Amino acid sequence: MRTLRFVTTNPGKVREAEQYLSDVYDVTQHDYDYAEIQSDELADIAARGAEDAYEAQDADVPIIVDDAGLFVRALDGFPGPYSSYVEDTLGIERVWDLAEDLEDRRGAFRCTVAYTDGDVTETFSGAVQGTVVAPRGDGGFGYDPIFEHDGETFAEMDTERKNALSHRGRALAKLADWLAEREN
Ligand SMILES: O=P(O)(O)OP(=O)(O)OP(=O)(O)OC[C@H]1O[C@@H](n2cnc3c(O)ncnc32)[C@H](O)[C@@H]1O
Repeated sequence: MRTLRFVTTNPGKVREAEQYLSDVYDVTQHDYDYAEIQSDELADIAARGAEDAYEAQDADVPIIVDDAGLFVRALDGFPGPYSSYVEDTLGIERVWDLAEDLEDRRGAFRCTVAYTDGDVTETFSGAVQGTVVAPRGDGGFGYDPIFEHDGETFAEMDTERKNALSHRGRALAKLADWLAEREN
Protein backbone atom coordinates (compact mmCIF):
# COMPACT_ATOMS: atom_id res chain seq x y z
CA MET A 1 0.00 0.00 0.00
CA ARG A 2 1.27 3.48 -0.83
CA THR A 3 1.77 6.22 1.72
CA LEU A 4 0.18 9.64 1.60
CA ARG A 5 1.43 12.16 4.12
CA PHE A 6 -1.24 14.45 5.51
CA VAL A 7 0.46 17.56 6.88
CA THR A 8 -1.74 18.63 9.76
CA THR A 9 -1.80 19.02 13.51
CA ASN A 10 -5.43 17.94 13.52
CA PRO A 11 -6.11 14.19 13.97
CA GLY A 12 -9.81 14.81 13.20
CA LYS A 13 -8.89 15.73 9.62
CA VAL A 14 -6.82 12.54 9.25
CA ARG A 15 -9.72 10.37 10.47
CA GLU A 16 -11.99 11.96 7.87
CA ALA A 17 -9.43 11.52 5.07
CA GLU A 18 -8.89 7.86 5.92
CA GLN A 19 -12.52 7.13 5.12
CA TYR A 20 -12.03 8.23 1.53
CA LEU A 21 -8.49 7.14 0.84
CA SER A 22 -7.63 4.12 2.99
CA ASP A 23 -8.52 1.56 0.29
CA VAL A 24 -5.48 2.61 -1.68
CA TYR A 25 -3.38 4.77 0.63
CA ASP A 26 -1.95 4.52 4.06
CA VAL A 27 -2.72 8.07 5.25
CA THR A 28 -0.21 9.16 7.87
CA GLN A 29 -0.27 12.33 9.91
CA HIS A 30 2.89 14.29 9.07
CA ASP A 31 4.33 16.96 11.27
CA TYR A 32 5.61 19.98 9.40
CA ASP A 33 5.10 23.59 10.26
CA TYR A 34 4.66 25.09 6.79
CA ALA A 35 4.55 28.86 6.46
CA GLU A 36 0.90 29.85 5.96
CA ILE A 37 0.83 32.60 3.37
CA GLN A 38 -1.56 35.49 4.00
CA SER A 39 -4.34 35.01 1.50
CA ASP A 40 -8.13 35.04 1.36
CA GLU A 41 -7.96 31.98 -0.87
CA LEU A 42 -7.88 28.63 0.91
CA ALA A 43 -6.59 27.01 -2.31
CA ASP A 44 -3.50 29.24 -2.44
CA ILE A 45 -2.73 28.60 1.21
CA ALA A 46 -3.13 24.82 0.87
CA ALA A 47 -1.19 24.50 -2.42
CA ARG A 48 1.76 26.53 -1.17
CA GLY A 49 1.75 24.59 2.10
CA ALA A 50 1.79 21.24 0.28
CA GLU A 51 4.66 22.25 -2.01
CA ASP A 52 6.62 23.67 0.90
CA ALA A 53 6.15 20.44 2.90
CA TYR A 54 7.04 18.28 -0.10
CA GLU A 55 10.33 20.10 -0.58
CA ALA A 56 11.17 19.87 3.12
CA GLN A 57 10.57 16.14 3.59
CA ASP A 58 13.33 13.54 3.54
CA ALA A 59 11.46 11.20 1.19
CA ASP A 60 9.57 11.20 -2.08
CA VAL A 61 6.06 10.72 -0.73
CA PRO A 62 2.92 12.52 -1.97
CA ILE A 63 1.67 15.20 0.40
CA ILE A 64 -1.76 16.59 1.17
CA VAL A 65 -2.59 19.77 3.06
CA ASP A 66 -6.09 20.86 3.97
CA ASP A 67 -7.07 24.44 4.71
CA ALA A 68 -10.56 25.03 6.00
CA GLY A 69 -12.69 27.64 7.67
CA LEU A 70 -16.11 28.78 8.77
CA PHE A 71 -17.50 31.74 6.81
CA VAL A 72 -20.41 33.57 8.48
CA ARG A 73 -22.38 35.56 5.93
CA ALA A 74 -23.55 38.45 8.10
CA LEU A 75 -20.00 38.85 9.44
CA ASP A 76 -18.64 39.31 5.90
CA GLY A 77 -17.17 35.82 5.94
CA PHE A 78 -15.46 36.09 9.34
CA PRO A 79 -13.63 34.11 10.69
CA GLY A 80 -12.94 32.52 7.24
CA PRO A 81 -9.22 31.98 6.60
CA TYR A 82 -8.54 33.14 10.17
CA SER A 83 -10.70 30.41 11.71
CA SER A 84 -7.81 28.62 13.36
CA TYR A 85 -6.48 31.77 15.01
CA VAL A 86 -9.96 32.75 16.15
CA GLU A 87 -10.63 29.30 17.63
CA ASP A 88 -7.33 29.45 19.52
CA THR A 89 -7.82 33.00 20.80
CA LEU A 90 -11.57 33.62 21.22
CA GLY A 91 -12.79 30.02 21.23
CA ILE A 92 -15.99 28.77 19.63
CA GLU A 93 -18.21 29.80 22.57
CA ARG A 94 -17.33 33.42 21.89
CA VAL A 95 -17.86 33.01 18.17
CA TRP A 96 -21.34 31.84 19.13
CA ASP A 97 -21.71 34.94 21.37
CA LEU A 98 -20.88 37.08 18.34
CA ALA A 99 -23.30 35.23 16.09
CA GLU A 100 -26.14 34.99 18.60
CA ASP A 101 -27.34 38.53 18.03
CA LEU A 102 -27.30 38.29 14.26
CA GLU A 103 -30.63 38.13 12.47
CA ASP A 104 -29.13 35.96 9.75
CA ARG A 105 -26.89 33.26 11.19
CA ARG A 106 -26.29 31.38 7.96
CA GLY A 107 -22.74 30.39 7.12
CA ALA A 108 -20.66 27.90 5.24
CA PHE A 109 -17.75 25.66 5.94
CA ARG A 110 -15.23 25.64 3.13
CA CYS A 111 -12.29 23.35 2.64
CA THR A 112 -9.56 22.96 0.07
CA VAL A 113 -7.34 19.91 -0.03
CA ALA A 114 -4.09 20.35 -1.94
CA TYR A 115 -2.18 17.34 -3.26
CA THR A 116 1.34 17.32 -4.61
CA ASP A 117 3.67 14.56 -5.69
CA GLY A 118 6.48 16.87 -6.65
CA ASP A 119 5.49 16.91 -10.35
CA VAL A 120 1.83 17.82 -10.14
CA THR A 121 -0.05 19.98 -7.64
CA GLU A 122 -3.87 19.96 -7.66
CA THR A 123 -6.47 21.46 -5.36
CA PHE A 124 -9.94 20.11 -4.55
CA SER A 125 -12.57 22.20 -2.80
CA GLY A 126 -15.84 21.56 -1.04
CA ALA A 127 -18.40 23.66 0.81
CA VAL A 128 -21.48 23.05 2.91
CA GLN A 129 -24.14 25.52 3.97
CA GLY A 130 -25.49 25.66 7.51
CA THR A 131 -26.40 27.86 10.45
CA VAL A 132 -24.42 28.94 13.47
CA VAL A 133 -26.16 27.72 16.64
CA ALA A 134 -25.47 27.42 20.38
CA PRO A 135 -22.96 24.57 20.97
CA ARG A 136 -24.43 21.03 20.88
CA GLY A 137 -22.85 17.60 20.65
CA ASP A 138 -19.45 16.23 21.52
CA GLY A 139 -18.22 14.55 18.35
CA GLY A 140 -16.05 16.05 15.62
CA PHE A 141 -13.67 18.93 16.33
CA GLY A 142 -13.23 22.67 16.01
CA TYR A 143 -16.41 24.55 15.15
CA ASP A 144 -18.53 21.39 14.74
CA PRO A 145 -20.64 22.00 17.89
CA ILE A 146 -21.85 25.40 16.61
CA PHE A 147 -22.50 24.44 12.98
CA GLU A 148 -25.94 23.02 12.23
CA HIS A 149 -26.91 21.34 8.97
CA ASP A 150 -30.38 19.86 8.49
CA GLY A 151 -31.28 20.10 12.17
CA GLU A 152 -28.12 18.46 13.52
CA THR A 153 -24.78 19.98 14.44
CA PHE A 154 -21.70 18.34 12.92
CA ALA A 155 -20.69 17.45 16.49
CA GLU A 156 -23.90 15.41 16.82
CA MET A 157 -23.02 13.29 13.77
CA ASP A 158 -20.60 10.38 13.55
CA THR A 159 -17.61 10.73 11.20
CA GLU A 160 -19.28 8.80 8.41
CA ARG A 161 -22.37 11.00 8.39
CA LYS A 162 -20.39 14.23 8.67
CA ASN A 163 -18.15 13.10 5.79
CA ALA A 164 -21.14 12.33 3.59
CA LEU A 165 -22.28 15.96 3.89
CA SER A 166 -19.31 18.04 4.79
CA HIS A 167 -17.02 20.49 3.01
CA ARG A 168 -14.05 18.16 3.65
CA GLY A 169 -15.95 15.06 2.54
CA ARG A 170 -16.79 16.78 -0.75
CA ALA A 171 -13.20 17.86 -1.34
CA LEU A 172 -11.86 14.41 -0.40
CA ALA A 173 -14.32 12.66 -2.73
CA LYS A 174 -12.99 14.77 -5.62
CA LEU A 175 -9.40 13.98 -4.65
CA ALA A 176 -10.17 10.24 -4.42
CA ASP A 177 -11.82 10.29 -7.89
CA TRP A 178 -8.89 12.18 -9.39
CA LEU A 179 -6.35 9.79 -7.88
CA ALA A 180 -8.32 6.79 -9.16
CA GLU A 181 -8.46 8.31 -12.67
CA ARG A 182 -4.71 8.86 -12.70
CA GLU A 183 -4.22 5.18 -11.91
CA ASN A 184 -6.02 4.19 -15.13
O1 LIG B 1 -3.73 23.64 9.95
P1 LIG B 1 -3.89 22.24 10.51
O2 LIG B 1 -2.70 21.78 11.27
O3 LIG B 1 -4.32 21.25 9.46
O4 LIG B 1 -5.06 22.22 11.58
P2 LIG B 1 -6.18 23.30 11.88
O5 LIG B 1 -7.21 22.61 12.71
O6 LIG B 1 -5.61 24.58 12.41
O7 LIG B 1 -6.72 23.51 10.44
P3 LIG B 1 -7.27 24.75 9.59
O8 LIG B 1 -6.34 25.90 9.68
O9 LIG B 1 -7.61 24.23 8.24
O10 LIG B 1 -8.61 24.99 10.32
C1 LIG B 1 -9.14 26.24 10.51
C2 LIG B 1 -10.06 26.19 11.67
O11 LIG B 1 -11.29 25.63 11.24
C3 LIG B 1 -11.61 24.54 12.07
N1 LIG B 1 -12.12 23.49 11.22
C4 LIG B 1 -11.56 23.00 10.09
N2 LIG B 1 -12.30 22.01 9.60
C5 LIG B 1 -13.33 21.87 10.44
C6 LIG B 1 -14.41 20.99 10.49
O12 LIG B 1 -14.58 20.03 9.60
N3 LIG B 1 -15.28 21.12 11.50
C7 LIG B 1 -15.11 22.07 12.43
N4 LIG B 1 -14.12 22.92 12.47
C8 LIG B 1 -13.23 22.82 11.48
C9 LIG B 1 -10.35 24.10 12.78
O13 LIG B 1 -10.63 23.56 14.05
C10 LIG B 1 -9.59 25.40 12.88
O14 LIG B 1 -9.99 26.14 14.01
